[in-house]
Amino acid sequence: MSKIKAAQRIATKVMPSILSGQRTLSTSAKAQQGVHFLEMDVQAMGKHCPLRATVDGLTIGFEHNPGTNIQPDSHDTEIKPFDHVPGPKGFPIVGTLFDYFKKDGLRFSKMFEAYRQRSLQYGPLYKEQIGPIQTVVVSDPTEYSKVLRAEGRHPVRREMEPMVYYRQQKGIDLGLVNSQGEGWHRQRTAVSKHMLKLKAVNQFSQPMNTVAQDFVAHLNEITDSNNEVPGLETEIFKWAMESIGTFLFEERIGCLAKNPSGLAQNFIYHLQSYFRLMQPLMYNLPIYKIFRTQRWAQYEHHADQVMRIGRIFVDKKVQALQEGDPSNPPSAFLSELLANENLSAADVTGTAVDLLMAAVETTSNALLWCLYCLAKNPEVQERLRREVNDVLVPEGTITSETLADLPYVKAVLKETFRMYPITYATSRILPADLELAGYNIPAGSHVQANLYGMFRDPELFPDPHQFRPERWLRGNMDPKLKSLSNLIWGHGPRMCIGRRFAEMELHLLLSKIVQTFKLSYTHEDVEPTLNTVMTPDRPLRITFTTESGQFSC
Ligand code: HEM
Repeated sequence: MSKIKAAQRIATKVMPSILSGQRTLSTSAKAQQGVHFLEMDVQAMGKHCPLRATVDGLTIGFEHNPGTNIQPDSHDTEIKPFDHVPGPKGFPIVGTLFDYFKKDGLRFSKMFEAYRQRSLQYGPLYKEQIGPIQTVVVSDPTEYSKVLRAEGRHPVRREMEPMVYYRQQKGIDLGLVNSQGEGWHRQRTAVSKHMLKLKAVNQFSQPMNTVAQDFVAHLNEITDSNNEVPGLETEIFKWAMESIGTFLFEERIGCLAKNPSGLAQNFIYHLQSYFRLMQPLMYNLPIYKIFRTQRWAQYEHHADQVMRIGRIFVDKKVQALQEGDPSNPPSAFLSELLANENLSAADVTGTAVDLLMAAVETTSNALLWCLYCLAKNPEVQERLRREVNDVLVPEGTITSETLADLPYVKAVLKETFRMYPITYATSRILPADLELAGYNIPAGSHVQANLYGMFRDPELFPDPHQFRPERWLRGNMDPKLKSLSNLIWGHGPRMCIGRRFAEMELHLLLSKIVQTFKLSYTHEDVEPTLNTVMTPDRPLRITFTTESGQFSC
């Protein structure tokens, strides 16, 4: 039996009976005719269906939705019902899941491209049910801005279901990324004043500069005879880990040392595998909740290791703080969280491990894409180098004040995110009914901004496939597009809490790298793929050469 047929059989025959506890249905012939044969059983499953999730009192996830192709009529001012939102037709329960398994069809690893293609076909607002996820995808910035205005005090983002299920099984706090409502607000308030204020992040500019400087020296040491860096991705992961360590623990983790800490290397290895496996688990039917699938077993193994090692880092520091160990200097961030009476010790550990996990994968992939774009665009690189050299003496410290004089550095990062938005869609679950593009979208709907689609839309960004940081310079930029570019960090009270930190470390390292190396790329083009965040689909073989062939850092 082919993989698709086997999956269809599970979905149409086995799953309903497992999920509803009812008899197995013999329905495959009807399924192929697209008859909505499971309607009765679906309704009977009601809110007990394990494929549905309830978040902050709103039910999200599976909904029986036949799909329609009706296009919105711009002359019709009446708000049309949700059923009329255009979108691909799917089967009951599985929706359009099989479209993602067809030969030459859409792929989970290319969801950003699937969203782009669907929006070209169905317009600026469409809906789709992919396995357990029903989503409304918006590709018009003005329409998505309505979602921003409606998100309320406790915005709800769809949980990362495998992550939540794992933590629930193990009795671990959900952490900042996945908690909701008051619990989320409590953790968020405690952390945000340390992370979102420029002044707070600026205090770490000196140690972050030192890490960047060390990383540049490290790169120089490990370039091979072709001036390429074998395993560049892992080396950049080390930098990201070392950098967040200076903030969370105010000490060096040792990733860039001659003999790097085995613990840190293991953390990196397990974290990479953890994110790679999460992508297919998020979109497939959560069969892992019923059978312990092989993929789930692997994911669980890596998650166990990430949590174990993450906790070792955090607990070591917490213990040193509690014991007043003079050889282990205190971390202001952790000390203050521990002193916060609204947070339990488990909250503090959960949050610190979350930050560690969120920081490494995101910033390292952002940097990889940035280096790739620069290596492919020598004129941009040269302009960037000129700007940095005019402002910064080699080994100079970059602070937020220095960065005010480096607009092109910022523009390069923005343009990288436009070309390769590592978070290709940002989302909310609606707290109340909302009109979008002339349709009524009911409370509880999962609405996503199709960032990749919008960033590659020639009407918004002329020559969208060209890397042109100039678009983002003052005077050239449409203010509406500026706010669109900010969506890479999410929005409102729940936007990325690491934004200030990430921008600072990326601007800083980018500046140091172009001051030291000329980057070039002579191999075949790299394509984006999803390992939860957008990553290059093959090892990046960038050439790093120094001006004189001599390293002078
Ligand atoms: C290139 C770097 C990064 C990008 C593009 C990025 C992007 C995002 C996005 C889009 C969200 C969802 C926001 C929303 O729903 O409105 C998010 C949430 C989050 N990010 Fe980042 N992020 C980055 C780096 C970091 C770093 C360095 C940290 C930690 C130091 C971090 C920690 C978090 C946390 C904890 C959340 C959950 C916040 C909450 O739900 O309250 N991120 N990030």
